[in-house]
Amino acid sequence: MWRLARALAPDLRQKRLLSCAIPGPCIVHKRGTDILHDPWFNKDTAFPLTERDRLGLRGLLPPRVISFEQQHDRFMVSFRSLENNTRGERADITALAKWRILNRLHDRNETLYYRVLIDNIEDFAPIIYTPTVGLVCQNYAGLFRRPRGMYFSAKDKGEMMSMIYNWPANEVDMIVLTDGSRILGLGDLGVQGIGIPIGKLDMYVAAAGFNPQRVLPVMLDVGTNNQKLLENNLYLGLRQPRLEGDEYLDIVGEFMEAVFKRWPKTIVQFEDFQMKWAFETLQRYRRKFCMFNDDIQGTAGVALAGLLGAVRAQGRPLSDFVKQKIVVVGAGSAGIGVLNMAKQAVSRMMGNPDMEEFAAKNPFWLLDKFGLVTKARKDLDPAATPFARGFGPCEIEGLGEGASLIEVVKKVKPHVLLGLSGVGGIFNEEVLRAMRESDSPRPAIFAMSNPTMNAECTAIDAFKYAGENIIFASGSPFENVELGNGKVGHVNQANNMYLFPGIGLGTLLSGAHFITDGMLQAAAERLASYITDEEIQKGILFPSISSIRHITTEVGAAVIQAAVAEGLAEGYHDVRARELELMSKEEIVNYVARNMWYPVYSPLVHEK
Ligand SMILES: NC(=O)C1=CN([C@@H]2O[C@H](COP(=O)(O)OP(=O)(O)OC[C@H]3O[C@@H](n4cnc5c(N)ncnc54)[C@H](O)[C@@H]3O)[C@@H](O)[C@H]2O)C=CC1
Ligand SMILES: CC(=O)C(=O)O
Ligand SMILES: [Mg+2]
Repeated sequence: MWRLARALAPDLRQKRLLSCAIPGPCIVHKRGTDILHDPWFNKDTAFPLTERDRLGLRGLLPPRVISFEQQHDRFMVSFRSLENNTRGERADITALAKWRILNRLHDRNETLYYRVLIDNIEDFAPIIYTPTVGLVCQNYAGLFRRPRGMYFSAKDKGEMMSMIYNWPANEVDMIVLTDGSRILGLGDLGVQGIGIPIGKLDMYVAAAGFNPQRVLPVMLDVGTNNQKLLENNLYLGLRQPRLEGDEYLDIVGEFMEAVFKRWPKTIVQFEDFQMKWAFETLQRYRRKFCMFNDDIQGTAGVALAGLLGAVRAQGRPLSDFVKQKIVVVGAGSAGIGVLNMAKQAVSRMMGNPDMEEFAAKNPFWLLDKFGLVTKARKDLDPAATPFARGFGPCEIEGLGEGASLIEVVKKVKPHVLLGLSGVGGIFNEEVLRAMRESDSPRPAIFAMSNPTMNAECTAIDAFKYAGENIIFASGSPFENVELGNGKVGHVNQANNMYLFPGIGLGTLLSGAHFITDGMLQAAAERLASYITDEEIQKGILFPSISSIRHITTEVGAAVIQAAVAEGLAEGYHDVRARELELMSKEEIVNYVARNMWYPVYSPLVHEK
């Protein structure tokens, strides 16, 4: 599969030339400085002289015309010089300075912004996405210069249907929505969480080729329980405690109705909602609207791909997945989401056993802030119940309710230790050393919490204490680890960014009105099969982020195929469902690639 995938990969430069060769004209209803101040149309010094004449720009720009490539290179030179000049500064100061320079470009010239993002995604993903986006959210009040996206607040109740028409675009393909209640592992950041939908949508544009004019970041501001923010005079959100219960759900419901009224074909990604609302809204809306929850469903697919890779890394067949002992630390939306999907995979491999049969072999141990989750737990969360220990005969003596992480690791000797707790450093030296006694010849350690300071352990500590033969993955990027003698400990980034862009793109291009488990499973399986056995042996579970556009093409194609197989595909624009049904796998991949937006300057044609 992967070989085919690679063979189809268009060379980036060639693709750039192809895209440049045939840019369609773009109608503009503005002239003169209005164009220069519109980041969508602005080309800065790249406006050709004829276009300057046509659009009333003559004299408003320095006379020399600079090419797109020169602009790109000039930006990168100034970015690199900033990197050099801030060397030795505190990491957060440097990171914010880099974010500012990118954000200024985003405000001024979107085409150039997305071009530098796509061409340098390895350098820029850690700035527009995790970890720096976390810092940006924390400092949002001070960093705010101009709005991006839309804000709906509890005070807008009853007004949302009309407010939605304030957005200037007639069509919106993708919306990322947050209520700011659990931003990465940083907790409740209220309205400041808007940075997350913006960052996720930048990934949609860069990785999946969504047209940036047709995406919409949204903040649903229902208040905050973050006392520091409530006391901050510069805080830009509602200064009230979070709405709860029906009051809260009414706001979300009104927003969803308004959005789908105006844009019936849009897709809404729920992002960074606290657990209770993440599950509740997913259950409420997944069969009513085209939506998914990235933290529950996107993360699950990425983790499953990693878990299957960890089986292959041991030289075992995938069917041995049912024999893996997996300890998950964190019983929140992400941890439970991962377990639900892993359980579905195990159940399929076991021939869909009933609950009792499954409990007899239950390969999962789940911990939360109170320790091991068992059936003896008072007020056991229904979402955690299927994974609570104590239901079957495969229990381990001495491991009872609330057992600590170190006790669990020492007694279970897990094949995989997976963290989605949001607690930095919880995989401490003792825990990591205990993983040396794992029953796996290549134990897997996934420290998936974000941002970097919330990772359950660092890459260096993982290889140092748990041994050089481990497989390591983290949610935020770490450098590969030098192990001496020329050996390298490979660091994987296990982040839902490998899936959500493809889930969104595949759904859009299939025309499906719902996102089913089958579509999500197909996305995860395509990601899992992307990596070769050779790479897996080197500890590589996920491809480099530099190939994310290609991975997304594959994932998107898998989602379309699943939608077609389930009879949900209704087609997109002039491609009808019947045509999709008749396409081969390769044709679907090409169809996806053809529909990805790529930033080039289009000739602008003025119309009154
Ligand atoms: N790598 C990725 O793609 C993703 C990473 N995440 C990260 O996962 C983390 C958790 O996200 P959610 O599940 O949505 O949060 P959540 O708040 O819903 O859940 C956190 C869970 O961790 C548990 N926990 C807290 N302290 C603990 C401790 N000392 N020991 C064991 N468990 C503890 C809590 O009891 C809770 O069950 C965040 O840091 C987030 O950034 C989330 C989604 C995707
Ligand atoms: C990656 C992501 O979605 C999170 O950390 O919440
Ligand atoms: Mg998230």
